[in-house]
Amino acid sequence: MSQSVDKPKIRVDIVHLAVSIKRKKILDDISLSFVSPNIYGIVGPNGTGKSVFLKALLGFIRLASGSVKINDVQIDPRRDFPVSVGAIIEHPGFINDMNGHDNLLALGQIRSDLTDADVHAVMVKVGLPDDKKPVSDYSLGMIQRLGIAQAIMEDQQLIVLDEPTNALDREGIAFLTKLLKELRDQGKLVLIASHDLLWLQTLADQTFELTHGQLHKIEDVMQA
Ligand SMILES: Nc1ncnc2c1ncn2[C@@H]1O[C@H](COP(=O)(O)OP(=O)(O)OP(=O)(O)O)[C@@H](O)[C@H]1O
Repeated sequence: MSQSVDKPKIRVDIVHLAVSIKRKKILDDISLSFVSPNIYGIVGPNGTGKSVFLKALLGFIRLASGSVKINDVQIDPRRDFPVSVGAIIEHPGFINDMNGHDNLLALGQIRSDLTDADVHAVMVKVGLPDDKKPVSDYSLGMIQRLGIAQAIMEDQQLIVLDEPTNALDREGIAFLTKLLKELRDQGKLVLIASHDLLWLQTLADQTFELTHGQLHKIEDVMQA
């Protein structure tokens, strides 16, 4: 576990979480806590429920039973999150006719007073040209980078990423790995679902495998 900050500032407490979709049990009695500053990885084959788990944590899916608290506040989709959250769940959605900069600015001004200079800085940070090109002309990897920019541009404290390496090339994955470690070292809590255990083991402080509706700790053989 990372030791850079003594006291956790962000925590997610999951107690007896269960989710069923169309009568099929997807998550079954999961209890665990995630605390900052750490990166947690969730790995598992296609269709095991990684995305459902992340959505349940953020209140996007109705729980069959159990609870999720972020910093001791029960998640409620009708209320603001108790901490700022940056998330990529499924495909990042942007307005196709607008360029990347204007998309981020529009989203950033919903919750905060993000400036052009802030947006420029985050575009540079994620390796995107800050130009007039509309998002409709972006490659999939560029859209993924723009999604990552959106998830970090407001200094979000809890970062939740579903398959963030999708469509990224080798250089993009290396950049993302470095970025996520930096965010962790700044004291943030990062949760990542990925099918790529080898990649998760290069950056996660703790990795879990989701099988049969439950999360099992994978002991990090690289640190053993
Ligand atoms: N809206 C939905 N309607 C019906 N079934 C759903 C829905 N969302 C998820 N499921 C089902 O829940 C299960 C878990 O899906 P989920 O997307 O969480 O898997 P995953 O582990 O993220 O998979 P992948 O690696 O392919 O993204 C799957 O069987 C899926 O078909």
